Amino acid sequence: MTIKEIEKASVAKYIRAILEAIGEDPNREGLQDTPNRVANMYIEVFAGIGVDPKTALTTTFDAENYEGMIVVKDIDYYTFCEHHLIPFFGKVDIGYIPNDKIVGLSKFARLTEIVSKRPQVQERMTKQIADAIEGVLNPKGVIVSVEGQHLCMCARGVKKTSSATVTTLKLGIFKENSSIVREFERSILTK
Ligand SMILES: Nc1nc2c(ncn2[C@@H]2O[C@H](COP(=O)(O)OP(=O)(O)OP(=O)(O)O)[C@@H](O)[C@H]2O)c(=O)[nH]1
Ligand SMILES: [Zn+2]
Repeated sequence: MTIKEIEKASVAKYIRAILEAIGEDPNREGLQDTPNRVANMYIEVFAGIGVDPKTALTTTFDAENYEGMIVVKDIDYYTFCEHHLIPFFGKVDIGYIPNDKIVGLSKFARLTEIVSKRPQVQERMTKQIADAIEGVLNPKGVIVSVEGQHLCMCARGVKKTSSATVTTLKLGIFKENSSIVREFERSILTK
């Protein structure tokens, strides 16, 4: 068996045990394949565990003296709240002002995939995105804003179905210059 197959068999075994523990019959027809299905899903949705977010930002290009802001917005993500292991999801907006390097636009979606495919809290996910961009591109500044709807607050617990959480992290020039932050805000509001 490969490591993946061993991991999958182990997850399936424990999912079966959970089904028994909650009073279900894991042998009934509808549940027979559920442990394997959930194991396959976990391998997929937790594929980012142990992956360095910076590896998403491999191909960089010369900024060619471009001094403006670059905003990539509305990157959707689905991740798992690490407290309850149920999803939270929403959009990521990223803005940065380069020094000498830029990166391919699709790489921000790849970066978002890596940090969201692991048990998360929204604050850490926001910081992991900003830190990876700062670490690879050394830009003049970077700002990351994440909006999230947490099923642990909607489907259970406090049951606030319409509440959303916004986390925003500013690094470099965005910390010092509020007019640049306003330019980012205008960009993400423009449809
Ligand atoms: N800061 C932060 N909190 C989160 C995030 N996702 C879930 N939480 C919170 O994590 C907390 C866990 O609180 P606990 O008191 O340990 O767990 P609980 O008894 O299930 O809490 P309730 O959700 O209030 O019922 C809850 O307040 C959740 O709303 C996140 O991304 N960031
Ligand atoms: Zn939660």
